[in-house]
Amino acid sequence: MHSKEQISHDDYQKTADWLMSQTKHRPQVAIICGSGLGMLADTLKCQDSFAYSDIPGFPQSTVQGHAGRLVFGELKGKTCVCMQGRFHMYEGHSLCKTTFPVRVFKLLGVETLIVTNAAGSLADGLQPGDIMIIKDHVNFPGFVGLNPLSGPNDDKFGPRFPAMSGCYDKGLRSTAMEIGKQLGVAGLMQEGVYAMVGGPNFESIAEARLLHRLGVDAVGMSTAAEVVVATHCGLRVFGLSLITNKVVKSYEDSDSVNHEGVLEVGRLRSQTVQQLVTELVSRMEINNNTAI
Ligand SMILES: O=P(O)(O)O[C@H]1O[C@H](CO)[C@@H](O)[C@H]1O
Ligand code: HPA
Repeated sequence: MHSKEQISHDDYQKTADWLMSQTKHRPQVAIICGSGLGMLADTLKCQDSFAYSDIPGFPQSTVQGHAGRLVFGELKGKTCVCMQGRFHMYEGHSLCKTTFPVRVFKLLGVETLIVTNAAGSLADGLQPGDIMIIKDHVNFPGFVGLNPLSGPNDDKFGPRFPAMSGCYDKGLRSTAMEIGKQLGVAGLMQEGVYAMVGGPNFESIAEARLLHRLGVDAVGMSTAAEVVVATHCGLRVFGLSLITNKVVKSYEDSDSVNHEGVLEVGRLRSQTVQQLVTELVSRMEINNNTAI
């Protein structure tokens, strides 16, 4: 299923055209809300919102904590589009379906993608409630050929062999750390490496130890595929992980992770994440690129 499904340029364009016929907003920034972080969309003013089920070509969200709504609106003078709910491989979507909205955003004229997620920490210095600014990722599904860019390349979006070095914008990363200081939450923030795994099960102890040894700081079941597609089509990317749990790495540890706990940490930190993202958007420079 993963390698065979193809989505044509026309399919992305039809969805983008439909959205442009339904809203006057022309977004410059897109935000993908992670598990329990859907409230990021609530900060948008003058909202137009669409249930995924009403948008032609859009996949459907099936995960608790992912409302399944696309929200357009204004945030600090920038026009934004916010995904309240993302798509994951483990829901049964092909990777090109999970990343479908990213190319639609490109066609809408978006220049910058902000990805957020809930993640478990491997790094000893990252505690639940901390915010990890993503400096790089390990795309584990890609190692075995599960890549949203598999199949014929669509040259209108980007090159056959895109570079992934520097895919998390350095300037936005340092601005976010600055903002953290000004908000008084610098102690909660650090940069780190995110790894995407397929899920839906959480990691075994041996898997957790392996990830830790490989230099992974936090692990989740999303994001890297979206960032690969965004980087391929030239979007500037900023990513953050809200650390919702520590991944169990010891056979002596009786802790166990569950999705409700993940959502709960999202609720507890919602205001801080909201303030950080709002201030980052406010400081962003926009080039007004035209849509391809
Ligand atoms: O990556 P997001 O969508 O934030 O969600 C994370 O939280 C869920 C597990 O609790 C998984 O879907 C994992 O990927
Ligand atoms: N592992 C994988 N995905 C996750 C985790 C985790 O510990 N926490 C939130 N998403």
